[in-house]
Amino acid sequence: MDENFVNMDSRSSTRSRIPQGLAEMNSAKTNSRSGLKAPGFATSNIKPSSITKPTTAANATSKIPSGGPRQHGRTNSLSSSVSSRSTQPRTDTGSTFSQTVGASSRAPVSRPQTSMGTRRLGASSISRPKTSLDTHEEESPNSVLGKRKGTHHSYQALQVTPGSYDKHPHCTMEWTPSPSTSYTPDTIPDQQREVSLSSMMGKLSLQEPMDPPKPPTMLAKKPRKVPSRSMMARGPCHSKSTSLPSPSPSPSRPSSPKRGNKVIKPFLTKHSSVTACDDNRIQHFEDMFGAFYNKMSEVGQSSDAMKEAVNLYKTRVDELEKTREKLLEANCTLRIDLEAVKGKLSSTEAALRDSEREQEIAMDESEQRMRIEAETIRQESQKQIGNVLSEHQAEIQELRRRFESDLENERARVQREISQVNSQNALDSQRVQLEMVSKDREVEKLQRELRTAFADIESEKTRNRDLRSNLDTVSSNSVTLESSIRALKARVEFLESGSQEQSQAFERLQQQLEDALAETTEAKEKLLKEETLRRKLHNQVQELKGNIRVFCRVRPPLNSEPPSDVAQIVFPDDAEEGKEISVMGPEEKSSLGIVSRRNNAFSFDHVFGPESRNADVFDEISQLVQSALDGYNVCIFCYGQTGSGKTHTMSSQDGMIPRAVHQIYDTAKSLEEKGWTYTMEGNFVEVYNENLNDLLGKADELDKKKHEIRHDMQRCKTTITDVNTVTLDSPEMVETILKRAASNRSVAATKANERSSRSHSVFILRLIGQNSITGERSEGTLNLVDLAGSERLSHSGATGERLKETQNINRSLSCLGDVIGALGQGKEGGHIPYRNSKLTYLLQFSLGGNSKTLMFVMVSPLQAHLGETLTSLKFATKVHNTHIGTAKRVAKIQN
Ligand SMILES: Nc1ncnc2c1ncn2[C@@H]1O[C@H](COP(=O)(O)OP(=O)(O)OP(=O)(O)O)[C@@H](O)[C@H]1O
Repeated sequence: MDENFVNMDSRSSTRSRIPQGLAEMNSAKTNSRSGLKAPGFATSNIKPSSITKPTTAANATSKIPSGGPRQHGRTNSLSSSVSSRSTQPRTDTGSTFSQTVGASSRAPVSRPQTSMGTRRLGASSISRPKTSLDTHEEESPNSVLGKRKGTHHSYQALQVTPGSYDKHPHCTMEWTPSPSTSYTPDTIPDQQREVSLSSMMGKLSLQEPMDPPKPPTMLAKKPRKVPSRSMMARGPCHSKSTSLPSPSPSPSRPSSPKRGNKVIKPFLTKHSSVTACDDNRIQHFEDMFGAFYNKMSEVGQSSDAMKEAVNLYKTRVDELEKTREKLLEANCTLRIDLEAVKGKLSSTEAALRDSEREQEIAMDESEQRMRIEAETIRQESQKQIGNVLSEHQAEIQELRRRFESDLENERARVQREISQVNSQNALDSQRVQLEMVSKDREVEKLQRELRTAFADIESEKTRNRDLRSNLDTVSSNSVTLESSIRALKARVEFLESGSQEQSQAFERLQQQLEDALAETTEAKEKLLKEETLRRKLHNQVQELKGNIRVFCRVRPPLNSEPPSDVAQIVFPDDAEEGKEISVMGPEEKSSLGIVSRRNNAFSFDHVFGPESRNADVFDEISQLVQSALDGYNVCIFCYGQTGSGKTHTMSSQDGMIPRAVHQIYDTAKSLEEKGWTYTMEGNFVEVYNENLNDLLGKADELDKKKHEIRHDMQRCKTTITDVNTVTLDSPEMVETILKRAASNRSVAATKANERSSRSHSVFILRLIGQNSITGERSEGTLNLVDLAGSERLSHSGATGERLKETQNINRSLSCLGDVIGALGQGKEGGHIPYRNSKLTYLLQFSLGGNSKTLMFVMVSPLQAHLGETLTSLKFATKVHNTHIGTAKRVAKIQN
């Protein structure tokens, strides 16, 4: 049976599965449902050790009615029930124990087990006091049932509060194997309240003589240290007394108490040698003992009531046993029912599995059937689609045929319309062409008339010389004609009546007019031939003068240069041809010590003295500018040392470049009436350190941007990559160009004049002419070159950049001499070293061949520059002696 209870309680965790009836078998519920109440004395089995909070218990006890059982909240209903049956009077019936104690006192007190409950393993470290219904063997000694078996009996934990002692203090009783009683009267001093009454009572052995034996009460031990017996014996006035004499037994008191067979000695006797204070204390203890004895008598009476309660509980236990048996039977029935339900459940599951299997089979079959149907439907659909497609294709074919026939008809109609439009257009165009032809004819006629008129005017202007020679003849003819006219007039008058004669005269006059027109046309043709002849003769004249010509110019001394510094330079034929120059050399000392000066005479194509102006110089070179307009390549360059006047001659405001441009404009303008139209394009470049710079470009690109020279060998044309080309559409434009070039050079230079002295500047002017009358085309180039200073700098003195500049200048000038020398040798197909320097490569098509070259050798008048002057003149003489093209007079250097 116990096992069943344990099993049921152990299944409490699976309580939800237990039928309702079984769930009600929870111990606490069972107690409450059955209406049975635990006896209040069940808590009397609580051992002192199980009360963990004595203070709380004491408080609770103080509120319990005198003689009432001490119990915790779990047994509240039962305790109240028992209390009501207790023989002890109840002064407080309005509240149960649990209500009085409250939750705070419940926690530390171990929970009593019910008769139905099983001990929860490890649930709490606090042992649970056993109820009267608990049947566990190990707990039986302290339970009521255990007590019934008579193994152990104990009454413990009777606590008497000082305040309530005199009026039946509340007691909690517990059986102990060795009964002892302790009390603490509130009348004793504080330090004596600490005295354990039980220890005192142990000495008194009050239990033994009592009949029937009554459970001694014991004051609850406080957690404080219990004073020793000797301490208790000591009073406040005898703190040092070591022992107290036993009191003589009082007649009103029972005989000396015994514990077992042992007689306990009296606490104090009259024989004890005590003081008056001790007597008082003894008296007091005796009073207390009397009161305590009375109390114990009352407790014996309450013990009878408890026995009755025990009997009552036994009856209840029997009833509960019966109820338990009934519940076990119900449990068995429910188990059987459960087994039956389980059987039904398994059979239902089997049936469910079978039905599932059948369902699956049915599903498979239906799926297969559906698949077959879907396949059938798909095939039918495909057939239908095929039919529909074939129908649609047939319809499309039909539509296409219809559309093509419509298209064909439309195309034929459109073609007919096009042919009509074409024929109409052809007619219109024919008509327009006819109109154009007639218009062309009119234009031609007008042009002819215009040309005739122009030719007439031209012939009148240009035939002056021819006509002058014929003037006399024409005058005589005119006189003759006038006389003839007069005669004819007379004859007309005479023959007025004869129309035949008149018409004949008219025919003669017509004939004369036609003759005059023919003569005019002939004169015009003759004029054009004469222009061509002029060009040819001009070129021949230039060739006869030589394709390389050398002019020498001596600049005047500047204001800053004193006359004493001026060298002796004379111009022997200044008044005549002006081709010779004589320079007195520096002093030379002969081996005999004779100091002498040598006169150096040079002859060039022309020598300009210090008084000469740029205008004079240009008059001499204007023929070359005309050659450029006629389609020749012309190169004019200035050679000489720094400060000799090269820039002044070439690029100053009235220098060769502006003058050449102005002349070209003027000539081009005059040639317009002969059908010539000219386009002029200009470049201005610089050769510095064998690099090409664009002087019309940006100043900061100088010496950085790379330019290449490209030659068109077929057309003998030179181009430079990435240079600015300026169209000179007005003569003023040249000034802008020159200013821009000068500005760029000054930005690049660190000193004034430095850049122009250390680099070659080349102004390239391309002249493209087109004759609208004759259809002729000419393309000439005029190169105006300002060479770097030719002075021979000492290589040893120059370093770094200056040395590099000097080397480059010397090399390029030397190359120029080499090229001219090679050209002078005149070997056809001979090598001309144009590529040896940038300058000669750039001027390749302007040096040699049909090109015309003019070199100015500029001379400084200063004595200090005499050496360089002589060097320059000797170089110029070599150039002058070079024969390019036609035979040229040889001029020797006179020593
Ligand atoms: N024919 C001249 N009449 C008056 N002054 C002249 C003449 N020729 C040169 N000069 C003056 O002489 C000075 C030097 O002339 P210029 O600068 O033309 O020499 P350069 O040979 O071009 O020198 P660089 O090689 O440094 O360019 C200038 O002040 C210039 O005005």
